[in-house]
Amino acid sequence: MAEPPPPGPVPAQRHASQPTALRIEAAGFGYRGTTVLWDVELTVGEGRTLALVGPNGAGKSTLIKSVTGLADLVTGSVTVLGRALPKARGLAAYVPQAETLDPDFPVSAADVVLMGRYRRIGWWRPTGRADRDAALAALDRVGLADRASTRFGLLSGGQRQRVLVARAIAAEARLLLLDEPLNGVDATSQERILTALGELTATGTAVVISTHDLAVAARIADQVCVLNGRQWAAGTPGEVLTPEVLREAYGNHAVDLPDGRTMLVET
Ligand SMILES: Nc1ncnc2c1ncn2[C@@H]1O[C@H](COP(=O)(O)OP(=O)(O)OP(=O)(O)O)[C@@H](O)[C@H]1O
Repeated sequence: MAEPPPPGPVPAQRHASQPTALRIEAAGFGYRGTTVLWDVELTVGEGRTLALVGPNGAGKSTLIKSVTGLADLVTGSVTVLGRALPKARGLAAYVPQAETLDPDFPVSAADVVLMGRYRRIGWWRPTGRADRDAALAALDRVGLADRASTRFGLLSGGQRQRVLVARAIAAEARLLLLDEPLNGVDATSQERILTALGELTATGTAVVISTHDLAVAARIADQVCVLNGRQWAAGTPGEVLTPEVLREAYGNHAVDLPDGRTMLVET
């Protein structure tokens, strides 16, 4: 196992005032016993939104995947809705980064959303009226109720991403994990997804979203966590999205503009 990088410049913030949906303590995450992300310390209350930001390879996906069991918790602890990993796997709904669902597979948008119900009802049981209603309501949330019977593969990329968000909504989990759900989606789809997330948090669902878009993080998150191999900073957008923190965490990817702002450059 590699040595951990030195401690970060900004201490983690704890948000313990709300009931806790996700608690990560002294955690290191990785694959097959090798840690790629160190020193994570976060608490997400119910109805709160945490944005994970950081350059390519920072560990954003790894953190999210570890909550679902697709990556490993190597050290420390992760608790979802009061239950610790690995038992907590499956308590959160997950929207993966690059969808592996074959667009040529002959399923409708509603069929894809119904998959979100399987964990509730058991995949071997037939879906019932309540499940179909929940799937349609979730599609409505993302503005695609009228496309329920459209073949998934015939939808645009942004619409497909909205269907996948609807699938996670239909799971009715109290914690939603979204791995860069806005990557490459059109402006309409982006707004629909962000509006749907706002509606969910208003009803107490906690949201963890990774994004490269700092403006989105500033807009929707109560708490932003900057990652780059370890947790560099966590706090309110105002505390964390500062030129100083971004320059520290992003290194050469951060460029200071003459007007005082910091621009991020992906290489
Ligand atoms: N399946 C895997 N096995 C081993 N290492 C992996 C695996 N997936 C990712 N990694 C490594 O873990 C580190 C963190 O990657 P991760 O995908 O979590 O970053 P990220 O912040 O989500 O990046 P991006 O913004 O490019 O998606 C990288 O060094 C990456 O190479």
